Amino acid sequence: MTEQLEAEPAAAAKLFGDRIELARQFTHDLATYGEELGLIGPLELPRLWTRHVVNSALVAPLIWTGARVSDVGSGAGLPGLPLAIARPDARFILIEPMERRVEWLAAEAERLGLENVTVQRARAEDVVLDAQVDQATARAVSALSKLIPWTAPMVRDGGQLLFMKGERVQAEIDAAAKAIRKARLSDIEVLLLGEEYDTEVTRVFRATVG
Ligand SMILES: C[S@@+](CC[C@H](N)C(=O)[O-])C[C@H]1O[C@@H](n2cnc3c(N)ncnc32)[C@H](O)[C@@H]1O
Repeated sequence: MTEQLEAEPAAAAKLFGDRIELARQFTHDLATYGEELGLIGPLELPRLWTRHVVNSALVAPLIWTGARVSDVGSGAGLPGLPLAIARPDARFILIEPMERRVEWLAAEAERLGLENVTVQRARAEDVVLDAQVDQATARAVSALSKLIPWTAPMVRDGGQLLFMKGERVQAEIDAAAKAIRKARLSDIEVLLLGEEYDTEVTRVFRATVG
């Protein structure tokens, strides 16, 4: 199965630095078990590094020093686990409702020895956290019209929502106008991270809402 796995792109070592071995282990584990556990589709192996692991790690420089971060709808652990690997100074709460995925996330965090990760089984709109977080991330989970009301209450004043979005981001912003008006976004920055892929490098563009 792993023979179809994409070769590690040069960007990976840059993003993960001296944590690259953990990123390699995560990618290997995802390639080995991900399809069987329904975490990734059969077409993802040839682009696992670029579209998933490196793409997730692009958010790492945006995580504040020592931040508490909730990753909503982590699924296979994206972006939460690559972020926890790249940023051992920060703490990550992975929020995911599906039992099988929760089990994978907890087992994989343990296999990787990530002491900065906790996993909570919950839907974002129902989750109860010990305290509000500094930043919340989400990738491929839901439209902004839902994500904003789900996550804004989790984040402290002065905190930030970091959502990874595709090309239709402007249409989503327009459709979320009501949710944006209702959320207390004067106190929270919403940063939208879009993706542009070429053969090897994934770039991020930024837009703010609110
Ligand atoms: C398409 S997957 C994306 C997973 C991962 N973030 C990624 O980028 O590969 C969407 C994930 O969101 C989770 N999800 C769906 N509704 C949710 C909710 N209300 N709160 C939290 N997570 C939710 C699903 O169980 C699933 O794991």
